[in-house]
Amino acid sequence: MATLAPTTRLSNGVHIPVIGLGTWQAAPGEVQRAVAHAIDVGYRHIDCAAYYRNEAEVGAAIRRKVDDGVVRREELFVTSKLWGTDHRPDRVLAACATSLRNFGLDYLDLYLVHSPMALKVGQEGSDVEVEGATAFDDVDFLETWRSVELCAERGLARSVGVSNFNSRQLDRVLEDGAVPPVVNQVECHAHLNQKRLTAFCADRGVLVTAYSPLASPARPWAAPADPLPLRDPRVAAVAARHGRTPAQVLLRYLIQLGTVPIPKSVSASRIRENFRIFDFQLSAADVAALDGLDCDGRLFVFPE
Ligand SMILES: NC(=O)C1=CN([C@@H]2O[C@H](COP(=O)(O)OP(=O)(O)OC[C@H]3O[C@@H](n4cnc5c(N)ncnc54)[C@H](OP(=O)(O)O)[C@@H]3O)[C@@H](O)[C@H]2O)C=CC1
Ligand SMILES: O=C1CO[C@H](CO)[C@@H](O)[C@@H]1O
Repeated sequence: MATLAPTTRLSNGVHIPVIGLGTWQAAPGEVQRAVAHAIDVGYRHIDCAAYYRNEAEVGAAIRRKVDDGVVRREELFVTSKLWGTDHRPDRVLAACATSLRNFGLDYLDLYLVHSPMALKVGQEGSDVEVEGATAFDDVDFLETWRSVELCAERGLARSVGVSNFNSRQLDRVLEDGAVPPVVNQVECHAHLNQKRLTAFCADRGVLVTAYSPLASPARPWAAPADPLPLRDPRVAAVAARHGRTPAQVLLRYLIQLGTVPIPKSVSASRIRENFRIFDFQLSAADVAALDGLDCDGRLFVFPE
């Protein structure tokens, strides 16, 4: 039996494992094996999105593990996200149902609004670009949120939340919505540790899940701030003190800050490495040293 990760309680009483497997850029042909391996290692939380175009393969891995008796569906925590082209009230329920069909699952554990901004719909439902930039659409996320609430009310998703929302946007949903978001998934790593937003969210019962927790070394654009945390000598020093790898230290740091990291990997050894972070603890001095890396180093910029 694999050792499992601890869980933390969301404001609606549902428990979420404090580490998840990311699946963005996990290509068809490799993501199924990665998810299956992660479940064997002990991951019970998988972060997905319609936008990643691999829900069917992720679902195939999950269903296989359930059919083989390795895990029960109710022990898993599967997240997906509403993409911007479906970010309008009349498309949400259908988009959520499509994700469920892709996975071959009856319900999601968490359905997130991927971003506060809606996108214009092009041919075949894709995003459109205007002069090389993504074309945003003028839909108020509060309107979309009402339909996201229906996903929860109708049992398509056990919990609902948001992603890439700033504090003002989050407060609007909390003040206006009937069902409060339980999670805000945002970029969060040693270069952008999001302490202020995490405290703001915690005050309101919203858990931060930390995307790009290793600062997304394979993202399709250049790093604005180098060295990457994974190659930073200050991280290496903490790692050496604990006999750990830089990735383990960076993930452990985010957990000790009260966030839930969702590192992506399709490598069997790195999937295992990233999960082995529950048998050591960073000291206050280690955390202070890692706090020193914060440089407002945002990688995903949303000027809109
Ligand atoms: N809500 C949102 O808007 C967003 C959500 N996300 C979510 O967050 C997840 C994680 O973020 P992501 O941007 O993928 O970046 P991560 O910070 O998780 O980095 C992933 C990259 O690091 C490599 N890697 C993984 N583990 C290690 C390790 N131990 N040592 C060295 N390299 C390692 C991976 O390569 P390899 O696979 O070869 O191991 C991959 O290239 C996404 O997959 C997605 O699920 C991400 C961006 C935006
Ligand atoms: O989840 C995501 C993965 O990366 C994309 C950038 O190409 C983001 O837009 C998106 O939010």
